[in-house]
Amino acid sequence: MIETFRLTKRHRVLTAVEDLSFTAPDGQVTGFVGPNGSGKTSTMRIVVGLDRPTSGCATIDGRPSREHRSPQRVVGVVLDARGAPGGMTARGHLRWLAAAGRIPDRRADELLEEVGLAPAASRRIAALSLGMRQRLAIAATLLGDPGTLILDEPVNGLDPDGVRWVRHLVRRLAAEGRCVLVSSHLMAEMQQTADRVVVIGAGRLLGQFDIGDLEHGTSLEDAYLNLTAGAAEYRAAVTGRKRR
Ligand SMILES: Nc1ncnc2c1ncn2[C@@H]1O[C@H](COP(=O)(O)OP(=O)(O)OP(=O)(O)O)[C@@H](O)[C@H]1O
Repeated sequence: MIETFRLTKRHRVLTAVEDLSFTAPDGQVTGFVGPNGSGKTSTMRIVVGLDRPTSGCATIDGRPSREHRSPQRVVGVVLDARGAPGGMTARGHLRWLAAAGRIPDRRADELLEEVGLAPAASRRIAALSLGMRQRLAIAATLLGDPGTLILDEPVNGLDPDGVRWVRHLVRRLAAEGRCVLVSSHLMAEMQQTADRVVVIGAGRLLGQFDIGDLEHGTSLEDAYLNLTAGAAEYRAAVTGRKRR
């Protein structure tokens, strides 16, 4: 389970996250949504221990991420699928990560098969498409068989087949009892994927609710746009002339 309590992150004059408390339970997919620049990635970075909060705290299974002894076995994270080293092969990269976590090589090969990358295992990462890199990044998160998954916009750049694959994968991972926190800007997709949603705007919590609690006839997109109406840093005016 992921919990944040009064989490705040300031960068000099800018406050990226402010007084944010939310829960992402085990056995569920929790959608993490908010306008561009609302603090989703900043929050995820703190949860996995890549950044320190200015105040407040974030825990995974009751402890800050840095206090877990074998982090790879506790949490898997995809923050930027383009971050993998382009000169390595897909298999080499996964095996290298496995070795770092004292995980057997065969787990890397199993995961290449599971994410559909076995035919591309010997290709250099630089030569993989964005969708293939997303699959590789997801394979890397699963190496240590962690109980918590944090995926920042995992369907970004994926074709419809890839989007459906991610949806089924995260649903299965949650059904196995894992805590899955997924950010996305695609509300229709999130409505199909998530059990519950945490909505933030300008670093603050705007709402958290179960998808099943949406009023009949209200889409997640409607609820999201209502909640974030005053919190979007950028929202284009609705333009276009009526035809005479
Ligand atoms: N290292 C940093 N230094 C200064 N400001 C930062 C830093 N990291 C993030 N920010 C700022 O914090 C705010 C929140 O950014 P963040 O990337 O967390 O938002 P986000 O919700 O993930 O956005 P998006 O949906 O566009 O990916 C933004 O205004 C961003 O410019």
